[in-house]
Amino acid sequence: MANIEIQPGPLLSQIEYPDDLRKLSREQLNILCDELREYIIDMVSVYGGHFAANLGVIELTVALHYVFQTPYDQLVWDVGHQAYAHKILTGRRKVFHTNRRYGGISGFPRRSESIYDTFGVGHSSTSISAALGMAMAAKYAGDTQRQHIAVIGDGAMTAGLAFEAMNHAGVSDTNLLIILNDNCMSIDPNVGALKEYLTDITTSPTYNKLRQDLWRLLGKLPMSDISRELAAKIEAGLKGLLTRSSNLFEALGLRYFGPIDGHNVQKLVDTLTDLKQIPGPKLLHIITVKGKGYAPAEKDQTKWHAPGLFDKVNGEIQKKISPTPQPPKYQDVFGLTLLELAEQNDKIIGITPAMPSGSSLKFMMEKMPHRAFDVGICEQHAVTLSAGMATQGLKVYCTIYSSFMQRAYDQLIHDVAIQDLPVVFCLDRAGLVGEDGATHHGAYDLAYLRPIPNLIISAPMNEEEMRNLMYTAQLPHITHPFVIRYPRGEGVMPDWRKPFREVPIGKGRQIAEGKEVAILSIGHAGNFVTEASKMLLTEGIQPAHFDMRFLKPLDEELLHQVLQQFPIIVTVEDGSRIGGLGSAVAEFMALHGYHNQLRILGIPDRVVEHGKPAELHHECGYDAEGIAAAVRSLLQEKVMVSTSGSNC
Ligand SMILES: Cc1ncc(C[n+]2csc(CCOP(=O)(O)OP(=O)(O)O)c2C)c(N)n1
Ligand SMILES: CC(=O)[C@@H](O)[C@H](O)COP(=O)(O)O
Ligand SMILES: [Mg+2]
Repeated sequence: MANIEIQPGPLLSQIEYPDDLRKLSREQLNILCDELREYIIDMVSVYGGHFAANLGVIELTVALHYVFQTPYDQLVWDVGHQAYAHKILTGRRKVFHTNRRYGGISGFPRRSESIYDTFGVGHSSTSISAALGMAMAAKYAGDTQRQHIAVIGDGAMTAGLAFEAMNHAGVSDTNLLIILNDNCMSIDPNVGALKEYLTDITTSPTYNKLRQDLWRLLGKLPMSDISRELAAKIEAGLKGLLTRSSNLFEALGLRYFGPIDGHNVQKLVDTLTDLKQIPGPKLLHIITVKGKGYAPAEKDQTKWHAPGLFDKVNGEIQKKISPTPQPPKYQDVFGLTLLELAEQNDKIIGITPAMPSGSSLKFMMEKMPHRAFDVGICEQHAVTLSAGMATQGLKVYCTIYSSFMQRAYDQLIHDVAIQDLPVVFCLDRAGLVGEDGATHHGAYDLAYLRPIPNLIISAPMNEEEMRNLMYTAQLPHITHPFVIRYPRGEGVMPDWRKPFREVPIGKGRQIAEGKEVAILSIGHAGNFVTEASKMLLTEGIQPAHFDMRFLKPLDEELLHQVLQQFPIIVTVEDGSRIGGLGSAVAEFMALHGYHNQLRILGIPDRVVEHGKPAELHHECGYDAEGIAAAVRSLLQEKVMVSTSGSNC
C-alpha cells in the first residue's frame, strides 16, 4: 500500500504528547476534537482499521488526557479498538499511517509501543481488572495521588470478567474510575438485560442528578471523615427515597455518576475534574454515539465497525471487483450452511458470543430468531449454555473465534468434554488472522484442543469439505463434541454449494501422488501445499500430499502407510508448531519407532505481529514458497547424507 500523505489540522499538528494538549485553552479543545475526528476519518478511509468506535470516543480521549496526568495517571482501554485518538495524542501521529500494517504500529494499545499504553489489549473486558491491579499496586506503594481509569464499552461490560472485577473493586478502597462508554452497541446491537438496565438509568436521571450534585458539593469541601460519613448517610437516604430500583453499580460498591453526554468535551472536562477529587472506586456513565460525526457510520454502525477502505466523500466502501465468480468467505459458508441444515433438522440451534455478523450466524438469526442467539461477549457462558442445551438433545452449533475460545477453555473441558456432550464448535478465524495481530491470531486452538479427551477435531481444506463436516457433525450417530476450525477470509471454491456428503470420522484423504516426500496438511493451509507442489513440479520434484482433515482422531492407518512409503515427511498447519499436527505426527512416529525425517511447518514459538495474512504466512515459512523451500532443503540434506555416507 502506498503512503498517502494526510495533513492534520493546524491545532492537531502542534500536539505530539498530552503535555502539549494540556497547554490548550478550554475553548481550543472543541477545535481539537473536530480536527482529530477529521484526521481519523481521513486516515481510516485510506489505510483501514476500526472506525465507528474511534469516532465515538474523541471527546472522551481529549478530556481524559487534558484532566489526568497521563502517563503518571494510568489509563486502560478496554478492547483497544477505540484507542486511535489516544495513539495520535501520545506520540504516534507521525507513524499512524503504519497502523495495523506489517512492521507498523499495532491497532491496539501495546505496552511495548508506548508508556501511555498501560496494558496490552485486544480481547474485551479486561480493563477493570487491569486498572484495579494498578490501583492496588499504587495503594500498596503508598501513592494516594495516582488515578487509574478503565474505559469500557457497554458491549464489553456484558462479560463475566468485568463483573468479577467490579465485585472486587467495590470493596477495594482504591482510586479507580471506571468510565462506561455506553453507545448501545457491541459490534452488532448490544444484547441482554444489562443493556435494558442501562437504557433504564439513562432515561431516569433524577436520582443520578441528585447524587452527582451531592458529591460535587462535597468534593469542594475538605474531605474529612465526618463529611464523608455524612455524605454516605445522605446518599443512603437518597437511595431509599429516589431509586426506582437500586443502582446495580452502587450495589457493587461503586459510586455511580452520570449519565452524561460523552460528546460534550467541556462537560466531560468538568466532570472528570470533579471526580478526580473524590477518592475511592467510582463509575461514570457516559452516553455516546458510535460513528459520531460521520453520517454513514452513525446510520449503519455495524457495517462501519471496521469497514475497510472507503471514499470519505460519498461513504462508499471499497469492494473487490472481479469479472469471474470469487470464492465465498468461510464465515458465510458456515452461516448459510447452518441455515440450510437447520431447515432440515429441527434440533439445530445456533449460538454466538457477540459475533453475529463476523461469524455470519446472522443469517440464521434473521430467519430463525427463536433458534439462533447472540449471548453477548460471554464466551464462557456460550460454551456452557451450549452444553446445557446438548443435555436436552439439542444439536448446538456454537461459533466462536478461535482466539476468543481461549476464554472458555475450562468450560470446554469441564462442561463439554468430560460429560462427552455432542456440541459442535465452529472455530472461526483460526490461524493467522492478519491486521488484528497477536491478540487475535487463532494460533493455539489445535494445540490446546488436542489433549482434551472425547473431542473430534477437524479442519476443512475448502468450502465443500466445510459443508460436509458441518453436515456430518449433526448426524445422529455423532455423539461426541465436534470441532470444525477454519480461517478468516475466502476459501478456494467459487462453486461451493455441492450436495452434502458424510465425512468418515478420523479419515484423511490423498490429494496428490508423489515420491520421496509426503506433505501432510490440515485445513486451509493444504491449498498452500497444492501451490508449492506446482512450483516444485517445474523443478522435477513431486511430493505426495495428504489432507489429514482430522487432528483427532488421527488417521493412524494412513500415517502407517505414509511413514512406510516416504522417507521425508513435512507437516503443514496454520497453527502453533508446538502441539498441533506436527507434534501429533512426531508422537506417533516415536510411539511406533519410525525414524523418517520430519519437518514441522506452522506458527513458531514467538508472538507473531500484524500484517496481511500472506505476509505473515511468508514470515512464518509456511506459505507456498516456504513449503517448497522446506522440501528442497530436506531433499538436499538427504543427498548430502547419502553422499557423505558413501565416503565412509
Ligand atoms: C473476548 C472478546 N470477544 C469478542 C471480541 C470482539 N469484539 C471486539 S469489539 C466488540 C464490541 C465491543 O463493544 P463495546 O465494548 O460496547 O465497544 P464499542 O465498539 O461499542 O465502542 C466485540 C464483540 C473481543 N475483542 N474480545
Ligand atoms: C476488536 C475486535 O476484536 C473485532 O473488531 C475484530 O477486529 C473483528 O475481527 P474480524 O474483522 O475478523 O471480524
Ligand atoms: Mg458499545
